[in-house]
Amino acid sequence: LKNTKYDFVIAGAGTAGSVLANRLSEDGSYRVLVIEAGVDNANIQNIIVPFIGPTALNTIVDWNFTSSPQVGLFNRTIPLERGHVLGGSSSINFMAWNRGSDDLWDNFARLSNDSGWSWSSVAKFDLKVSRLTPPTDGRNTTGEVIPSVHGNGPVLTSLPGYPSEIDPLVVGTAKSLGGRFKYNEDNNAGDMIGFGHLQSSVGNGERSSAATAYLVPAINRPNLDVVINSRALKLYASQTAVDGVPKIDILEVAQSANGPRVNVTGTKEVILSAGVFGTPQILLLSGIGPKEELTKLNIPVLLESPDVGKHLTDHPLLPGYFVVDSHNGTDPIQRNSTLLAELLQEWETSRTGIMVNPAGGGMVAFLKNPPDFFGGFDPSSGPRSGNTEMIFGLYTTDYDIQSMIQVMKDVDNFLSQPAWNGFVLRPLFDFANDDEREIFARNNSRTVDHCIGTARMGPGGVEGGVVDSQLRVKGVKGLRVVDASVFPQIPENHPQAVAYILAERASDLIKSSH
Ligand SMILES: Cc1cc2nc3c(=O)[nH]c(=O)nc-3n(C[C@H](O)[C@H](O)[C@H](O)COP(=O)(O)OP(=O)(O)OC[C@H]3O[C@@H](n4cnc5c(N)ncnc54)[C@H](O)[C@@H]3O)c2cc1C
Repeated sequence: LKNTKYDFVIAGAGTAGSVLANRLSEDGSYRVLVIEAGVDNANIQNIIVPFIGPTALNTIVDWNFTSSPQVGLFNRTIPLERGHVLGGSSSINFMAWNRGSDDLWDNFARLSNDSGWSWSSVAKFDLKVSRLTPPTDGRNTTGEVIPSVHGNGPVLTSLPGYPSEIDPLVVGTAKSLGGRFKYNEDNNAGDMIGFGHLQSSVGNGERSSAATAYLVPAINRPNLDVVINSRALKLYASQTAVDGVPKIDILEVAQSANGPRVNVTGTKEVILSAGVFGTPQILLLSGIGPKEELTKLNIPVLLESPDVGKHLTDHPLLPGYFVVDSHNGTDPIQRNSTLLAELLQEWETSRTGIMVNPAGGGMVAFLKNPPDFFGGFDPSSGPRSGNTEMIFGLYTTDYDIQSMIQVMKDVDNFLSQPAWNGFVLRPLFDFANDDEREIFARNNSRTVDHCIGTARMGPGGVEGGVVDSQLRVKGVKGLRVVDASVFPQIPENHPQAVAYILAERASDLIKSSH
């Protein structure tokens, strides 16, 4: 390290941390240090090539966590991936791109009691984040996306560059069914509901991440230092508290468990962007958290903040399986290394072919439960609890398990429409009733790695959330959290764009307060 004193010290060069690193260093007036636990993102093939992205999981670029046993999943544990690399989870995720509905942001505003989070206020930050680029096959995409609603930011997004044979079947079925299953020309235009073409953080056939879009372009600035393979461990206040309020300005950093500790100072602010597991861990190690849990761990309490590490929430993921009459699926690629090598060669030479697509497919749907669903139960009345043991509470409310059963029936209904005759031959599993569906869901679900909420924002004192609506940690000075852990509610969509937009607004908030 050249220096140990900076204006801003950021823990975590992930999705949000990379945005901050760029924006806070862009006009040259602040000195910025970023501490990243993971490795360099450069030249890692399965990060760059969209189709083989999933093969990066469980390697050095993934924290490779495992959850605690989940009661609603018959006490199974589930894998939890998180990026351990520059760009964080944006470097290893499945690249689906949704900025969230207007309602999502208006809800953030309502829950934080701050109209600055409403869609009309954050729309300008959305435009600063991403830019729609043409798919690599150069086709005419009229009717598949609405270019005029997209912005001019550094993250490149695109429709799949290698359309699949089922895309027209999905579109045709959605158009003929309508209603809950309607076709949505662009789910990044404010209303997410319906079936549409998937947009991904892919440009020119390569993954576009927070590292490639925000961090690498800024890395040569003389006022920005980025340190990799180094963990942020603990926060301190260098001076005694003024009026009982500690001012956090020191971050303790180490490169190995027993190696030397280095203290770095953020004279203006220390910002935690270590993600939904890293951020609460640093807070707890620093004595900021629920009193009884800190006491149990023999950690002296610096600040009692009951919500730290709580409210861990994620989306459940349940694969559905069907027998189809087609030879164009992706299974042969997974089984045949010669074919994979040929396709990778095509990608190397021309950035075309199926390797330009994320492995997840080309279409996406967001459905509302039907009006008569489950007696119209109010989802907000169910508990959404989590805690420091990585418990999500998946399927611990009737509402949640009934929703998954409804989705399973919706999929069956969709695929039994005439467009699929002769293509879908039968479901792989036949369920006689909802009890069998429920058992299947509990046995086979995991989460989608969309976790949020462990340092959530909210109004009022520390009982109303860990951070205020400006993302400042309540009860101390000099400390903010900027990452997905502050989301007050789980977005209804894939959340990476929400994290980017949040970080763009946070950069403005931080600059305007110094
Ligand atoms: C496998 C996977 C698939 C996903 N698919 C999608 C998708 O298709 N679409 C979508 O929108 N979202 C997806 N997501 C979710 C999305 O990527 C995340 O919600 C988002 O990137 C979170 O951003 P963040 O800034 O909160 O955290 P991260 O991007 O995870 O950044 C946290 C950073 O902090 C670092 N860190 C942690 N602890 C420390 C420490 N103590 N010291 C220093 N550094 C530390 C980490 O190494 C990491 O770089 C997926 C996530 C995963 C893991």
